[in-house]
Formats: sequence, C-alpha cells, structure tokens
Amino acid sequence: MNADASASERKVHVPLGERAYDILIGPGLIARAGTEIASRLKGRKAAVITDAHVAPLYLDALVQSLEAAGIASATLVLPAGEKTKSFEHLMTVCDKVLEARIERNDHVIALGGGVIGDLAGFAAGIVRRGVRFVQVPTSLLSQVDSSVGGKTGINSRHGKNLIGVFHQPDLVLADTDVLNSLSAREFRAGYAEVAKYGLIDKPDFFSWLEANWQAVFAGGAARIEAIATSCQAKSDVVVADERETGQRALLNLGHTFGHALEAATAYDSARLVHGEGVSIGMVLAHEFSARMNLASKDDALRVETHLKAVGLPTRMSEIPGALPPAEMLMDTIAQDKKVKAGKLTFILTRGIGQSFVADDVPASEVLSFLKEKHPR
Ligand SMILES: NC(=O)c1ccc[n+]([C@@H]2O[C@H](COP(=O)([O-])OP(=O)(O)OC[C@H]3O[C@@H](n4cnc5c(N)ncnc54)[C@H](O)[C@@H]3O)[C@@H](O)[C@H]2O)c1
Ligand SMILES: O=C(O)C(=O)C[C@@H](O)[C@H](O)[C@H](O)COP(=O)(O)O
Ligand SMILES: [Zn+2]
Repeated sequence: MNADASASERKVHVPLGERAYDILIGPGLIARAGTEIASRLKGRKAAVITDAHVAPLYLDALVQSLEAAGIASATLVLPAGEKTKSFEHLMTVCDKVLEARIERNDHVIALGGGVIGDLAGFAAGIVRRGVRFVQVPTSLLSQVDSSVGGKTGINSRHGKNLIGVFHQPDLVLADTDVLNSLSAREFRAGYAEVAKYGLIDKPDFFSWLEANWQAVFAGGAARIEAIATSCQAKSDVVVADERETGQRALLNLGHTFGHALEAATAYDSARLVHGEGVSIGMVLAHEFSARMNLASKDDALRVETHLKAVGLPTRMSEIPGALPPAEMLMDTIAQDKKVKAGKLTFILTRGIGQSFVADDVPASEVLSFLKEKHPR
C-alpha cells in the first residue's frame, strides 16, 4: 500500500449479478452526480433525503446537478442524529417518496451519513416493494461502510437495526471533498470502521494504518486509498455472503458490544455515536478473545493503542453518564440478529487480522467479562 498513490478518482465494482453496482470515490462527485446517474440509470425523477447538518452544505449543489441532467427532484430534510432512524421518520420518508410519485425506476437518493442512508434505503426497499436507490454518502463512516452492501433499517428500543431489509443501492457516489466539513469527532468515528477491515482479515492494512493514519486524517491520496481499500474489502465480503448467512457476520466485529452500548445510551449521539461504540466494542472483542485464550493480550493492547492514538474512546468508562448494569447489556445482546436458537454468536479473533465467527459463545462468560469491564 502506498500513501503517495494518485489522488484521482477510484472505482470499486460490486459484482452482485443483476444487483451489481459501482462505487465512485473521489473529489467533485456531487457536482457530477446528475450526469453519473443519468448516464447509468433510467429514472428521471428523484426524492433526495438528507439531514439538517448536510442540507445547507450540499443539497443545492446536488439538486442543481440533477436538474442539469434532466432529473427533477423533491427534497426532504430530517433532523440529524441516530434518533432519526425511527418508525416516525420512516413514515415521513415513505410519504415524501409517494407524494413525489417516485416510480420503481426513479430514485430515492440518500445524501448524508449512515443514518440517512439506512433510513432512506429502508424506505426505498419497501415503497412500491422496491424503488431504485442511490447513495451519496457524506460522512467517512458512510463512505467506507454503510453506503455499501445493502443493509438498511431503523432502530428499536429492543436494539439496533432490528427492523429493516436488504436493498442494494444502484450506485454509490462518495465525494471525498465533503469530508472536509465533517467534525473531527465524526471523522474519528468513521475511522473505527476503516480500522475494522484491517482487524478482520487484513493485518497489512492495519499496519499501514498504524503508520499512515495522520495522512489519512489530513486528506489527499492516503485518505482516498483508505476509503477505496475499505470499500473493496466490504464488497468482497458482501459478494461472498450477501444476506449474512455466514461470513458476512465478520463485518460485525466489535458490533455486538457496540450495539448494546448504543442501545444503553438510548441512541443519544451526544453520548455515543456508532463508530465510537464500534471502537470500544473492538477492544472488548480482542480482550474477550484473550480471556478465552484465543489471542494474546499484546494484540488487544496493540488495537487499543492505535484506536487511542487517533483519539477514539476504547473503554466503557469514557462514555458520559451512567450505563445500565452488565445484566441489562446482556439482555440487549440476547436480541442481537446473530443469535441462533438462543445461542450467542460473536466475532472473536486469534490475533490482528485473524477474526472469525464464533457460534455458541457461553453467555455466562460474556456476562462475567462485562461485569469486570463495567465502570459501575
Ligand atoms: N448499513 C450498513 O451497512 C451500516 C454500516 C455501518 C454503520 N451503519 C449505520 O450508520 C449510522 C452511523 O453513520 P454516520 O456515522 O455517518 O452517522 P450520521 O449519519 O449521524 O452522520 C454523522 C454526523 O455527521 C453529519 N454529517 C454527515 N456528513 C457531513 C459532512 N460532510 N459535513 C458535515 N457534517 C456531516 C451528520 O449530519 C451527523 O450529524 C449508524 O446508524 C449505523 O448503525 C450502517
Ligand atoms: O454490512 C454489514 O454486514 C455490517 O455488519 C456493517 C456494520 O458496520 C454496520 O454497522 C451494520 O449496520 C451492522 O449490521 P447489523 O446487522 O449488526 O445491524
Ligand atoms: Zn458498523
């Protein structure tokens, strides 16, 4: 991997047969969105869904680009933050899409981070039993992860993403210029998912990140390289197991713990955002693996050292406010989508880049581990 690689546009193809699509990554893609969409897809109407932080920055540019390419658009601006992934807002999006008379070949366009992508994608998957869907991801997290792979959905008080459908996008346009307006906290949160790909099965990528993370944070070629590598890694996993019957669960590294923490903080973005939960969760997954004598404590320490170096939280004690007791976290974990016949599935590891799907993890072990780690 070369941090000085060309800063020009990159393309990752997701070869999913009749659901295949391209991910374009690079500068200036919002200005070109209209021509990219019009040249690849038939629809000439769109409903653009976005949030209140992103709208004042990029909505006009996207609408103008669509208009110039002959695509008429209706727009909907929702509140920013994780709480927007709710039934209430799903209804609003569905109503907007129907009111705009979006037909099956027209487009729902998600302009925003993973919250907007997951919500708008869910609406696109269920209105008229499926309309076309374009992702214009604007956060680092959405450019490296949530815009790819077709998982869409909303949260429930019972847990994260418990209600949703698989609905692949038809095109992903990741304009890397827009990352310059992202807050430092949200950039770091997205970086947790970048590091995740190294920890799953790319130890060389993890080492590259340890050496080059400052360049990734600074922007330019290293950032585009990290985004393209992440999208390719995600595409490879999704193509091998689109609907998570097996190995796609690897993409959940750190998420079983992380999702429980997000639910425990009532999806309050001021306390914890998804990528931060994943960061804490990945450290816990490595420590739990060490406790189960599967991996060395040194590897868990190496993971924590890197995530700390970039400024991510790595401990439950760093979450502001009180957390519910370990038993309540376990209740949420028992609702995880990976549970089979009541048995817990975790993504564990034998070392850096050696993650694996472990079925039948004893709940009693997880509980005593969580009690040990709980800040109380
Ligand atoms: N579907 C999947 O495969 C998948 C994968 C990973 C995460 N997710 C989901 O994604 C969500 C997290 O996504 P996220 O981290 O993008 O959160 P987000 O959508 O809440 O975006 C983070 C914040 O940054 C703001 N923002 C976004 N782009 C901006 C920009 N360019 N400039 C300024 N502000 C900007 C948003 O308004 C928001 O306040 C979670 O709900 C998570 O469950 C889904
Ligand atoms: O795409 C996947 O598969 C993932 O697991 C990616 C995760 O980063 C993402 O947070 C996803 O939404 C989690 O899925 P879930 O099925 O555990 O809700
Ligand atoms: Zn995630």
